[in-house]
Amino acid sequence: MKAFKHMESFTQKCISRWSITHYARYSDTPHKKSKLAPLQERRMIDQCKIFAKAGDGGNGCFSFHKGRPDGGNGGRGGNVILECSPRVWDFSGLQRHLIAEKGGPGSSKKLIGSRGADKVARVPIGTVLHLINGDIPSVVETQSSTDVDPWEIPGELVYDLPDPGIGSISSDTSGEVKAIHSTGCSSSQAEETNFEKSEKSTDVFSQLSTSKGAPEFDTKDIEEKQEILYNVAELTEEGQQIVIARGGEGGLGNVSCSKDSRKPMTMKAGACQHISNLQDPDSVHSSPHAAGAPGSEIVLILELKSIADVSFVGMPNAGKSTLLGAISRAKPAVGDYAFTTLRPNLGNLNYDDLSITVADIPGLIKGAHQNRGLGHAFLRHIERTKVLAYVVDLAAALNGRKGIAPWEQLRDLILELEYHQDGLSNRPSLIIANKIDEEGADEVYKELKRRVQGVPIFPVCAVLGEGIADLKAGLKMLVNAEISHKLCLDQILLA
Ligand SMILES: Nc1nc2c(ncn2[C@@H]2O[C@H](COP(=O)(O)OP(=O)(O)OP(=O)(O)O)[C@@H](O)[C@H]2O)c(=O)[nH]1
Repeated sequence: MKAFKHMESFTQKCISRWSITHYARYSDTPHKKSKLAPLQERRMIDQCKIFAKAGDGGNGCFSFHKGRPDGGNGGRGGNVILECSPRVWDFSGLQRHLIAEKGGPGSSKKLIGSRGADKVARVPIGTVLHLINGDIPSVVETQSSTDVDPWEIPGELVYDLPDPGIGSISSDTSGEVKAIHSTGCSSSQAEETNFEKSEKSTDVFSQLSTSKGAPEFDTKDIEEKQEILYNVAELTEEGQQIVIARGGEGGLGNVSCSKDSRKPMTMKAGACQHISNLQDPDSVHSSPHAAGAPGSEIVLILELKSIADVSFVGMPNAGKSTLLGAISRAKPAVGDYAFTTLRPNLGNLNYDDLSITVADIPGLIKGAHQNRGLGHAFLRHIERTKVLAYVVDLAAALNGRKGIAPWEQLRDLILELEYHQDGLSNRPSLIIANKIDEEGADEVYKELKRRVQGVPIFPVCAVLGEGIADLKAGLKMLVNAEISHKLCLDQILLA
């Protein structure tokens, strides 16, 4: 019933937006029964839920040497850090539980405990963070936090937890991470800030959850859906780091607790238990007052969206991967079966004065918006591309093949994009008519030009590299906004 309502709203949406006539439905021509890729089961993991726990601070030491306190501070706990890497394609290799090391305990002779090692996990470029539980990650670091001076002694025991009120991250429209570093504050300030924090969190939530781009998660085990703070940060550049869980400060040793550690210890009630050891140079005790602060915890959903200037969008087998290899140095897998591309391949198109990133999006089939084929896995990558390059196979219906004509391929592609997200196809576009080398393809190309108006069409043979120079020039003009044609259903003559 739910599914039925869903379909009904789809249809209505479609009718109002596109004024669909009897022909503006999917092609009834059966698809070429393509061989399924043997690796189809290996879908890319482009969404996952992770739990991170930073290391607790080590305990401070309570010890005396010749009547003077000499217990060192505990070491700081390690941070959990996400690092953006172009060598990682998806989240399949990412641990779901990321735990950083605890700080070592302080010891006598004013020795500071060792700093807990950071846990650094690599994530792909285009990783977006959605917060389920914990504090909004507050620091983006470009250098490893292991460079922090381990001898830095905190003046007081501060629970330096990230605070979205004063140090938060947000993603702006350009997709860059903005960070304001948090600073320490007094307890009264802290109270004030906590108040601000709850207000601001709500603000962020209402802004983001109502924003058009707020993603829908189909992960079944996410029950806290309504509490997700969407898009709290995103990682867009190689080497970018973000601390998602912050290590606890080490506990203070008694050398730091005492106002003047040089003076001989005056006996206090709490210290009585240590009196017998005062003369013992090796006396070492832990004190409950000197416990290290706990490391913070966080639960996040990570989502991957490709960031490219151009997306190649086309049916399986249209030749997108071959084309990417022809126009750039990328070496994507090419096969004569559907879904050779299981994840977006990225290629760089270099000009004298410009470099364009092109994504080869896995082949699209009817019903992809309902998660058929590779479904959502690729549709969400298209959300973040400036320009669409529709790749059609001129030879799909030629020579007894059971594929569909290029103009019908275009209609199906547009419908899929729009079903996934209203307006997704509404961006500068061009058409690449591939496989012009095939017998009879010339005639189909002429027919395509007659049927589709107002958008540049580039005939190419990807395998032989023919027509590539013109195509590159066209893509450059489109990305530079020198031309801005958009393809919509009205421009396609289907009858
Ligand atoms: N004749 C001819 N064949 C081509 C051309 N370009 C690609 N092919 C062939 O078409 C088949 C599919 O090519 P791919 O590049 O894997 O197609 P794809 O669109 O990336 O496929 P998916 O990964 O399923 O989305 C391969 O056998 C290619 O060799 C061309 O210009 N001419």
